[in-house]
Amino acid sequence: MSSQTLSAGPAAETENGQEAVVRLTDVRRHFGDTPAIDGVSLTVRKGEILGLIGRSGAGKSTLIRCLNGLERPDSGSIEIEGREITGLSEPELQPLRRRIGMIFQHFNLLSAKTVEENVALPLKIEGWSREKRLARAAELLELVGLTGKAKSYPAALSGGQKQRVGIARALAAGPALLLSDEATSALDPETTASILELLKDINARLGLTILLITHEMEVIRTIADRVAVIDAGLIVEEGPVWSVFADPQTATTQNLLAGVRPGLPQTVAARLVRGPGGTKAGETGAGETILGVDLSGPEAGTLLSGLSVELSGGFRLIHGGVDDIQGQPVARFFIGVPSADGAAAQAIAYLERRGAKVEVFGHVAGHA
Ligand SMILES: Nc1ncnc2c1ncn2[C@@H]1O[C@H](COP(=O)(O)OP(=O)(O)OP(=O)(O)O)[C@@H](O)[C@H]1O
Repeated sequence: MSSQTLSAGPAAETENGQEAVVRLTDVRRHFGDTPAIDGVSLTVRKGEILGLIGRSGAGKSTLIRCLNGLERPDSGSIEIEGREITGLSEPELQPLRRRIGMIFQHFNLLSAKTVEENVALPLKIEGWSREKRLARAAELLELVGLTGKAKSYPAALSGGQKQRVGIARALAAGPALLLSDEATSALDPETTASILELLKDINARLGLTILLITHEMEVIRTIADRVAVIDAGLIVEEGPVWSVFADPQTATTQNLLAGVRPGLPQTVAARLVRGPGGTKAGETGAGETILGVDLSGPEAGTLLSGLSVELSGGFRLIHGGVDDIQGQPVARFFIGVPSADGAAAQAIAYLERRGAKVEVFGHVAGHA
């Protein structure tokens, strides 16, 4: 399939040299006292995968509904490919809505129609001939790896296959944006990985812009270029995925990351005593000071080996290591350093010299 057939259509607006497919500026939508969206500004740049993550009730669905014109914001501006949509009438909204292809958690396929008819449906609405529609559907089914399933009905497909049909259908009319609304939330981990791989592949091959709504950081980590974190109707943090993973700035982001970032093991945390330890008479040599260490960038890969050279008395790696996020080494680990003889202070000084962020959790008696 040529990228031409799935091109983004009219040129997106350019501002500061950056092309925006979607731009929200200070968008608000309150329901009575509930500020579902409370002043959101967000840009989806052409060709990127932007992940929008938030807990249940954070405002994701309201934001999607504002984007596709199903909900009108109380105030603020929403531009799609440079066109303001907030004041448009329903008939005026229709063609703009078709610039956004959507995939859903429960696929939303028509069970009485075959796979190819489902995929071709948006083209029927556009007035394409049956012959052209089916040719296009065949092309899209090949793109999503479902050649041979054209005549099947959705009931005969697995969840992953259904979502592939959903993706093909969403791409049929050559949208400017693919909006993925929890599209992998109903799938098992293996199928999730294959669907995310497909989306990443389509993004890379066709330059398709994707806005990915999820509550799972693992999904963001796997395919997004940038991430925006929404909480109580506000974007509380935004940035490249590796940088947000390496140094989350808000408690909301830290909580969302808890499952996918190394943390201090409970067994160690339960035995912690405040302070570095080994400072009182009789305590010397009796325990370990527990440090948490964060560093991202090229230096991260050699931090542990450097520390073992620096500390003649050695140290113990309790948990964590170096991860690769978007090609960036991101180190996060927890170590136990002998509390005696100033070793902890020496370790902290060395790690900070290398640019790492060091947190002293406390000390434990004996080995953690
Ligand atoms: N039509 C409505 N009337 C009243 N309150 C609403 C309405 N729609 C949403 N809300 C409220 O606005 C807030 C944001 O809801 P929203 O559905 O946008 O969150 P969400 O992030 O999509 O959550 P979830 O992941 O559970 O779908 C919630 O407090 C919700 O109860």
